[in-house]
Amino acid sequence: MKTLTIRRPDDWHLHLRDGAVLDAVLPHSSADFARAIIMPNLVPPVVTTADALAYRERIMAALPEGHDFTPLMTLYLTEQTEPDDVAAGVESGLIKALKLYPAGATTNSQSGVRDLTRVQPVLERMAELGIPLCIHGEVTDPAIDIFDREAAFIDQVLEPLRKRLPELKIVMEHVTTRDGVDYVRSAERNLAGTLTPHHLIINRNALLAGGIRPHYYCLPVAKREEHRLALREAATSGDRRLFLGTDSAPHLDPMKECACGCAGVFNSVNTLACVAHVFEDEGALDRLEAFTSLNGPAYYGLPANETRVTLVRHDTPLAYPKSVPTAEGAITVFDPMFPLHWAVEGSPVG
Ligand SMILES: NC(=O)N[C@@H](CC(=O)O)C(=O)O
Ligand SMILES: [Zn+2]
Ligand SMILES: [Zn+2]
Repeated sequence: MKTLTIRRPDDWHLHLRDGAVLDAVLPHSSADFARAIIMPNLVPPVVTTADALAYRERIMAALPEGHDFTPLMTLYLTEQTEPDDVAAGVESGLIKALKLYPAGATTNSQSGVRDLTRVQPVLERMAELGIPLCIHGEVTDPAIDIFDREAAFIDQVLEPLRKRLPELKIVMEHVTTRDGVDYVRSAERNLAGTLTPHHLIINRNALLAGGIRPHYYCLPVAKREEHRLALREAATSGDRRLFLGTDSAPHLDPMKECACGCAGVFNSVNTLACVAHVFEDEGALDRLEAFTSLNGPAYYGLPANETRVTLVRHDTPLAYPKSVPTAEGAITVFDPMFPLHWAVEGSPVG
């Protein structure tokens, strides 16, 4: 049996939601991850430091006994965000990033930013504070094809923003294209990118060929195979600018299996198994730790975790749950469409 011991991973992009869904999904993240950047796109969103403090308390209250997990809180950037509130949140140690959702780009982004010039004072203050801006990098212009929205965002928004404010630290979240990873890797400083397990595994055929499969629908939408291959090469390269952000984004099944299904893939149940599989396929298991446990903290200016986990490759495929029950209904788990052999030592599936 093959094993691999690495520093305990962190998740640099996670949706935990609230209430019954939070209760059901949090244990899957806190079992395997030491820390996670918690996305603020609740309804209503987490916009002030006081909102983030209250949300952090709800997360800690939902944490299973014995799990050691630190939520790294973020604020949802709006055109009303007060620079002083951001500074207070950052200086208290609570707020680790702000999140930019272009209004209308994705799930619960209605309160997002329409005009970036309106948030310039906040961005300048963030640059002074050294706190990252996490970005959902897609333009919302209906004239731009949905498969081109990430690449268009780089040209139309990200590059001009970085020129205007080179001191601002940016994370381009859930990069899904060759253009995206090339762009991140061309930056000398103040730019990094997260990659999801699912975008390393599926291309757009998974959601559209042979029937429409809503559980593979997320934003940014999965792209052509050439992009998936570029993401895998980049993730497994060890490049310090790239790290794991699962973008695990649970929605109750009826919200996905309907005429206008929500965007989001729920993967926290099998993230490490999927990612270990990808790295093994690419002959890059020696670079897994950089991706899951080292590059992220280094970029965020945090220490890497001191504790370790051992990943075990079992000879027979493991039975990961197909869905997770919540008090409000079931949530389907990401199916990578291949058998999973890896598990964290000591986990229930191992
Ligand atoms: N990724 C998604 O498809 N959905 C996310 C929002 C996001 O990260 O864009 C969600 O909150 O459901
Ligand atoms: Zn997003
Ligand atoms: Zn997300």
